Amino acid sequence: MNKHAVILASQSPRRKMLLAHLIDDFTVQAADIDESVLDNETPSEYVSRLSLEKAQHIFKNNPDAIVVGSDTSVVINDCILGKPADLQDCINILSLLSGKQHQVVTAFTVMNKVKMITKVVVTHVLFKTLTQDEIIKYWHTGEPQDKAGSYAIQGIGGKFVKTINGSVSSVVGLPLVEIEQALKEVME
Ligand SMILES: Cc1cn([C@H]2C[C@H](O)[C@@H](COP(=O)(O)OP(=O)(O)OP(=O)(O)O)O2)c(=O)[nH]c1=O
Repeated sequence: MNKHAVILASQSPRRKMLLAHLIDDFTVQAADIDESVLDNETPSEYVSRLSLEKAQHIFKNNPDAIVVGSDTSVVINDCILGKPADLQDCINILSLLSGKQHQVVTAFTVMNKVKMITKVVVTHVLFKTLTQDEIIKYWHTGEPQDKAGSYAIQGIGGKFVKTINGSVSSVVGLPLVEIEQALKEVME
């Protein structure tokens, strides 16, 4: 599919694994950018901006490449939940998600020197009710540490999920249907 060099602007092993479902040949470069939320920024605006900044950060040194940047946040009551800093943060985050529906909001940017496409994909996830003991035990598996919202649907965290409405690949880090379409458009 790709006759142009494709670079994934990410340090995430999940995004690398997902993009490999679409493209045989690509390289990875982590885009180290400031991920602070701006005043009055909505969750969709936030993840869109970060996906664009990650892509642009890598594109500026690779102007002949197609660059893919992405960002994922877990959102409840319009509150953006990032990765947990420590056990207490994980308890706070998973207690908020317990027994409720939240959104996983992923944005991606696919760009080359002629086109730039940014899209947001929202997936609704309903959690069962969690006990504090369950949350602490989960923390000690090591899984929540580098995950937005302190869980991984593709791992042990899958046992907390009652229903999901949307894109599973988007929750894990890259919405594959939409990315495939965007790559086609950029490669046209
Ligand atoms: C909710 C959820 C998140 N995640 C992951 C996806 C992302 O890798 C991570 C969200 O953090 P991000 O900050 O979006 O991405 P990242 O730091 O891992 O990588 P980079 O910024 O370099 O692209 O959480 C899961 O793997 N499973 C899940 O169920």
